[in-house]
Amino acid sequence: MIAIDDVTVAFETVTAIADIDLQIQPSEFVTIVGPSGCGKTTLLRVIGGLESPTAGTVTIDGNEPAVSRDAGDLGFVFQDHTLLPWKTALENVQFLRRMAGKPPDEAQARSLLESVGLDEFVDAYPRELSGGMKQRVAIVRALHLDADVLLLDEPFGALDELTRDQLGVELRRLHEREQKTTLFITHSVPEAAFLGDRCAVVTDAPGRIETTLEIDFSDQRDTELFGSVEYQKQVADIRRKLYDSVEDGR
Ligand SMILES: Nc1ncnc2c1ncn2[C@@H]1O[C@H](COP(=O)(O)OP(=O)(O)OP(=O)(O)O)[C@@H](O)[C@H]1O
Repeated sequence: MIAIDDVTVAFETVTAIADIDLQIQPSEFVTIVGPSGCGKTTLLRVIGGLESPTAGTVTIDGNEPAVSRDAGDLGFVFQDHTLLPWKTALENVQFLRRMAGKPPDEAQARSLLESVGLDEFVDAYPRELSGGMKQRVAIVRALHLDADVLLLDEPFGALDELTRDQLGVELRRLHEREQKTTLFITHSVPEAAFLGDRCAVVTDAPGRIETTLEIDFSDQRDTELFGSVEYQKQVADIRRKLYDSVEDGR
């Protein structure tokens, strides 16, 4: 479980997040949505052990985040894919796992790449891949690390709408199979609604959690869902909370 207790992060001139409380259960997929600059990335960085809280605590299965990170228990996916340009897709996927001191497993790396439709691009270099393909490799790389927790920061932010939708469907399918505890940051309300088991709405800066909404689409997370009334209602609910949070912050 990820336990975030009363966490504040203050930089020299700005308080990025204040008094954040959030518990994320094993295998849960939580989306975090909020206005630009409200501290979403800071929150993810604290959970990932890349930033220390000024006050409060974060633990991951009872450990400090930096301990989990160093043990290879956290998989990161950022907007910028951060693939190594001189390594192929397969080599990139395997490299991180090797760096974390885990035994290589080429068959699993290949199989994961195939499961996101990259069968023909296993030996391609990042420059030969589209933006969506590179993000698929970055997600597969985090999964192959076999981390317990996936931390994704706007991973589809630079992609066109259609690719974004496709990757959302794929990510959710991978989640059903792999059951990783997942935290996904986004500006996009429809994306937050589609992906999450729960959505945390963060207020305008300094970021506080305005509310968390349960999302129950059971196993129907495919493109059919986009047209459904229940999905539209969920999007509207989150959007309303987001507007409330911005107004409350003024
Ligand atoms: N290392 C840092 N030093 C000083 N200020 C910082 C640092 N990192 C973030 N901030 C500030 O903290 C606030 C929150 O930034 P953060 O990047 O976490 O927000 P965000 O919600 O992820 O933004 P966006 O959605 O635009 O990516 C901003 O005012 C930002 O300028």
